[in-house]
Amino acid sequence: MGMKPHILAIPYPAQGRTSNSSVIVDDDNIDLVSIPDGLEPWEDRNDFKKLIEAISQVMPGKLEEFIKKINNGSDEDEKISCVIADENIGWALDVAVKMGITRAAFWPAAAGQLALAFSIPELLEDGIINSNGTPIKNQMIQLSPTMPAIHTSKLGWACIGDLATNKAAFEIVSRNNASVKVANWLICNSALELEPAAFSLFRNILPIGPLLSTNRHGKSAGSFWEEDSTCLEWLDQHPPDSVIYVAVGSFTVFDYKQFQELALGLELTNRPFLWVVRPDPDHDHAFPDGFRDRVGNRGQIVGWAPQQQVLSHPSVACFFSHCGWNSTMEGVSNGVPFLCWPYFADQFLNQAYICDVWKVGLGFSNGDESGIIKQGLIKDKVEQLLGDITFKERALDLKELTAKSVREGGCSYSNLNNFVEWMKP
Ligand SMILES: O=c1ccn([C@@H]2O[C@H](COP(=O)(O)OP(=O)(O)O[C@H]3O[C@H](CO)[C@@H](O)[C@H](O)[C@H]3O)[C@@H](O)[C@H]2O)c(=O)[nH]1
Repeated sequence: MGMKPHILAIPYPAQGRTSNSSVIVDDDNIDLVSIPDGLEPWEDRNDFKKLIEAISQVMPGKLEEFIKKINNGSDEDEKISCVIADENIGWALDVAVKMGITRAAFWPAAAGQLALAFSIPELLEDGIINSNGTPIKNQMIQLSPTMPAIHTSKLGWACIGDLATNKAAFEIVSRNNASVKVANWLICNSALELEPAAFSLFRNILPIGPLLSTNRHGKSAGSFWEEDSTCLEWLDQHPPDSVIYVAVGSFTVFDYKQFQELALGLELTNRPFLWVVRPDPDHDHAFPDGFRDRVGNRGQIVGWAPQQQVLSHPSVACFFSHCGWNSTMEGVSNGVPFLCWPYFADQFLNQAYICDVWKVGLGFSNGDESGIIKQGLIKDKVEQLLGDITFKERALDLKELTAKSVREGGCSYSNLNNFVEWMKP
């Protein structure tokens, strides 16, 4: 009998990434261990520069120690035989090489986003960005005619925070470009049907997605926050295609004024809404005066929703989303049209896929002179999206296309199976 592989899967230490990490193996066979990310528990993990620097300084050494501890002295079949690491932590692949372990990189976002990262040498050569990754040309760019066009200011690493944060992000992206070359496999949580142009530009990126909990062999590995499932019963009380689901992921931070406008905008729509408002000790989420009383049972507010169950619920009409890639894949897989509210990094490209390429959603332009998107505009966009049946029709077509890819005979299905076969020693 062949030996069982012992795989070490290392997600990026953030919510969106951990949600994919237990998909490939049976949960009974998973041990969850943690490696320090270099920050103390009370330090601010929303300080991106600090987080990414701490991670790349502290985690490689800790990972090496951890692997040594397991591999020295274990029985042969206990030894780690393969490392799967998030592409964003390319150093983990370097550690695997150093220790003679086979390795795969997992890209949790759009292949188009990775294609942009892989195009850094050309972007530098064409004088579109400088050596800090800062855009020096003010223009739209498009890697190929069927890929989404994005503005240079919205290149993933160039819209994370202040200049120093963006520079730190750019350095890491560039370093990852080098590290990923040592990966034996580069798998991506997307489908060929969703991004044919990106996958044909970089054929080493293999789509295995969308990875969803409904396709999982076991149960979810869990999230950082506790899910409030009472909202499913609340959804049951509403007619099909009636509820606006609002969730902006694990990083988005709203400014006070924008939060208030969003609340008033939802109130103005006169439609039922389910709104995820994460409890955040650092930011004040004051609702407008009298808001909770006025909306009453029409507005359900939860700290963290079972999002995939929510999106598959028939009463959900549209998804007001920050366009994180997992949310994007979950909305697409459930045939739900989007209202796009991107916040940073790859979310602008994801919005461009949703609005311009797949045409299953609408975005907002930049808001008023202070950048605030007003309540009236929020209401108008909801009406525009839900008033035009073609958004829903295209969303349902896209759902079917993606579902085919993860079914037997589909492209993602066979890539995933080949990958699993490869991991077996
Ligand atoms: O109430 C909620 C809200 C969200 N989720 C889940 O949380 C995940 C959120 O993931 P995602 O939509 O990707 O957002 P982020 O957590 O913000 O993701 C980070 O990682 C993504 C993948 O790399 C990037 O695309 C994003 O820009 C980045 O912010 C999804 O699986 C959701 O189902 C819940 O379960 N309940």
